[in-house]
Amino acid sequence: MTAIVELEHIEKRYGAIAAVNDVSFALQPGESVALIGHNGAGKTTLFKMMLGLSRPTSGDIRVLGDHPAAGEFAARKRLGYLPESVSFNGALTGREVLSFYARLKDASTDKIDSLLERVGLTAAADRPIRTYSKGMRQRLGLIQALFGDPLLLLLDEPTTGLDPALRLEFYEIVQELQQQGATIVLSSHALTELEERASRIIILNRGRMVANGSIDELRKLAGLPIKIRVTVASGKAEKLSALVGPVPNWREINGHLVEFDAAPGAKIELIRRATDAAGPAQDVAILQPTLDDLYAHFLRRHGEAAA
Ligand SMILES: Nc1ncnc2c1ncn2[C@@H]1O[C@H](COP(=O)(O)OP(=O)(O)OP(=O)(O)O)[C@@H](O)[C@H]1O
Repeated sequence: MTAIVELEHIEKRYGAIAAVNDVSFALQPGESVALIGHNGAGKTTLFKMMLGLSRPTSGDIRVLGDHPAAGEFAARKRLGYLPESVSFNGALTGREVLSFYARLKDASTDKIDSLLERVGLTAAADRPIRTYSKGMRQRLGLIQALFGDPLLLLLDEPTTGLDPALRLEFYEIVQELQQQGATIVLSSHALTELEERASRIIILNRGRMVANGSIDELRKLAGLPIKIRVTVASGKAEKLSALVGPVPNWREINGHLVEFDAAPGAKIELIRRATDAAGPAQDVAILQPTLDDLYAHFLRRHGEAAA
């Protein structure tokens, strides 16, 4: 399969700062990749290099078969980009701006009305953009990124400023594009919403890639404990403790809820004991390490390795 994006040992320096440091990965068609990292980790710098707006100090980068760093980038029309801060000419209406972007990409303007409707901007379409809220500008930005049936969509913190309903709508649009074969790369600090949506997660720390895999792969690699949460009848926590035996991080959250950790290999046995027919368990939940937990783990591990 031909990779949509290939980065080999990419480094980008700004004077003494290594914004991106020896990063290599390849992205395949139809992948949806979450790029996560702290402020200043190098996410936007990576986007800019994939777009050909900035050149790597060293290393090789190929996007849609082209070398954006060489200045020739014929495939750029099949690339959609939503920058972190979208800014449009406030005097133009939403519809005027979209017609402009569609023409830039040689794309048809036929879809403008249905896209405006999809993101709830129909009523505002003929108003000047200076009257738009931040979320409305963000939605307009998303539409312009969708022109030209992009094969690669680069979305830099796309859900900032969107309310929960619009976030859901946004992810539905992105998922449809992915199902049609587009490769999506999005950066975000909202880890919870990426957890079940990204097929792959790349974690950056101070310019270096410290993890790259599906959430299941990262969970296996990290080997973090699973949390088991048991609901018991009032005053029965002690009885549960006697059944389960000594376990790490036993926490009685309130009179009805008890939580404890289970190493990945010990989970089944502990659940069996906790749910013993004669025991006090009324319900049981298994809490896998979240993306927040994994992110903290890989950052910590990288910090320790670098020390
Ligand atoms: N044009 C520039 N000149 C000098 N330093 C830069 C430039 N652009 C980025 N940097 C530095 O490179 C590093 C990475 O910045 P980048 O914008 O890629 O981070 P980010 O992960 O996108 O952060 P955020 O989550 O805050 O958007 C930072 O230390 C930043 O200060």
